[in-house]
Amino acid sequence: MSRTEGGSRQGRARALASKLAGKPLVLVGMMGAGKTTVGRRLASRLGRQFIDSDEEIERAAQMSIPEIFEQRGEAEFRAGEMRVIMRLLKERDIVLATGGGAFVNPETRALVKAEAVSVWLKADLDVLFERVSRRSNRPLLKTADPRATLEKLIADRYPIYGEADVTVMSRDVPQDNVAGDVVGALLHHLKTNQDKP
Ligand SMILES: Nc1ncnc2c1ncn2[C@@H]1O[C@H](COP(=O)(O)OP(=O)(O)O)[C@@H](O)[C@H]1O
Ligand SMILES: O=C(O)C1=C[C@@H](OP(=O)(O)O)[C@@H](O)[C@H](O)C1
Ligand SMILES: [Mg+2]
Repeated sequence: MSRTEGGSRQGRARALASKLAGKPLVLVGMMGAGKTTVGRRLASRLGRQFIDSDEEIERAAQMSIPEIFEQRGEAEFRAGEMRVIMRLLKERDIVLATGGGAFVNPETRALVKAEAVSVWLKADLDVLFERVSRRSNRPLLKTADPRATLEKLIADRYPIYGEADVTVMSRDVPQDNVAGDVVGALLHHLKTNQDKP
């Protein structure tokens, strides 16, 4: 967007930070959508602290996500994930990148909806698969056919992610552009909602 269309990048970030009035900004979406990497850039634009729920869980457990899945199982990971997110949502002025399964949990979703502004970073199967194939740090994809697993997760989860306040496509463009699109989508969303009588 040009300066004349929507102000400078800094101006728009400042406007958004002010409209958010301290509310946490929460990124949801599939593995590989860019929640962690785009989230970090978004936080820096908004002058907010960036927190990744997976990193918080790893730090608390002193184990990596694959180790937690292996040694404690998915159910325990999910319970820890919910506790961590509930705690983090009490913080002000944060950008929180969640793990892909977090928003699928009804209790976590209800809390995010009540306490935060949520963004679904959405990407197509091909894009996601290419990105997640770069690293083998996602235990849910350690299956005989990871692409089919990803496809099934997409089918199950997309209707749920669609409950987020805004949806932004995470295409293979520079991550700063995706961060800029998030700022634009949120400004539009907040303007539309705050202008309602
Ligand atoms: N817009 C983008 N273009 C190209 N690669 C991207 C983009 N966004 C994220 N990636 C890459 O995709 C991979 C997964 O990103 P990550 O932020 O870990 O996703 P998530 O936290 O949603 O699982 C990383 O290698 C990251 O650099
Ligand atoms: O989709 C999921 O259920 C998961 C996504 C991962 O986070 P990212 O979405 O950041 O990859 C991580 O929490 C764990 O491997 C489970
Ligand atoms: Mg992540």
